[in-house]
Amino acid sequence: MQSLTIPRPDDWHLHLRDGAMLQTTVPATAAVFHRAVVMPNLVPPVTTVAAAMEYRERILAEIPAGMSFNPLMALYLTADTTPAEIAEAAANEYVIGFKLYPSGATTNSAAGVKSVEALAPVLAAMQEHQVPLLVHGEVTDSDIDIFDRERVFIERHLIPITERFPQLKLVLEHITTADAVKFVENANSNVAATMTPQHLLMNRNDLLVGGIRPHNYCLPILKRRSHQQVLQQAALSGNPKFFLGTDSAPHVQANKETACGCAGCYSAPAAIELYAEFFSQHNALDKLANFASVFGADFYQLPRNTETIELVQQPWTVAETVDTATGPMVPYWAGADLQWKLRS
Ligand SMILES: NC(=O)N[C@@H](CC(=O)O)C(=O)O
Ligand SMILES: [Zn+2]
Ligand SMILES: [Zn+2]
Repeated sequence: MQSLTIPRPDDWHLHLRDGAMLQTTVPATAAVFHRAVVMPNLVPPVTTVAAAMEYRERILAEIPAGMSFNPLMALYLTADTTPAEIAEAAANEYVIGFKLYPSGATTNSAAGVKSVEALAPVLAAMQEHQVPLLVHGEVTDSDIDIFDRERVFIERHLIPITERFPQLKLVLEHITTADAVKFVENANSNVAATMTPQHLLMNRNDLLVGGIRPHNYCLPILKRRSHQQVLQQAALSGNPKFFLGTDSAPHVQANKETACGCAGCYSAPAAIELYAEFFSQHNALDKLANFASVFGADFYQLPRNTETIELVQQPWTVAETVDTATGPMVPYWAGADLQWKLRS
């Protein structure tokens, strides 16, 4: 049997949710990843260091015995975030940065930012304290087509931010377009991007052809194939600015399969195997280790993991559903095959 050993990976962007859902999401991610950047889009959002530390304790309580897992918390940036909160976050090793959600852009973003320009004093504090800015990069103007929202956000907001704050560490999360790849490639070394399995493995045909597939619906929405191909080339290039962030985003089946379904793919149960599938499809499994386990740690100036995981070439099928305390969930890639499996 073919096998591949890589350093233990980290997930630099995901959603664990809260309450009983943590009983499902925390073990699934901790089984593979050593660290994970936990998104703060709860209701109410996690806006302070104190709230993040309480949330972190609730996560730690669900780690199965014998597993080591280090959740790194992202705080939710709002119009009320103060430079003092930034300084407190900078001093806390379990806070990774602040997350910018344009108001209304995605799940639980109502409390997000309405004016990016008004953030200037806070961004200046983040640059000064070397606190990273994590970005959901989409405008929300009703006159901007959903497929153009990432590109327009880059033009209107990200290019000016990087020009004004060149020392600010900035991660454009879950990139979906050739425009995002170009922006990150052209920016200085303080700018990086995370990439999800679905945006590497799929394009909008997988969402819309032959019937609408709600479990492939996430934000930013899957784009046309030419964008997918540019993302793939960026991941395959070995450029350290592009690294793993699953954006695993659980929603129960009833909230996905409905007239107005939620955005988000729950990829955690097959996360590393989905990326292995992508790299293996391109005969580039040798590129998985850096993408999954090295580039993110280096960008965040955190130690590289010394433990390893082993993947074996052993076809398996992702479960049709995952039971949770709040109802069944359909994982991303449900019922479909993968060629590589984590040896447990
Ligand atoms: N990606 C998604 O489609 N959904 C995420 C939010 C986000 O990351 O934008 C969620 O929290 O459900
Ligand atoms: Zn997002
Ligand atoms: Zn997300």
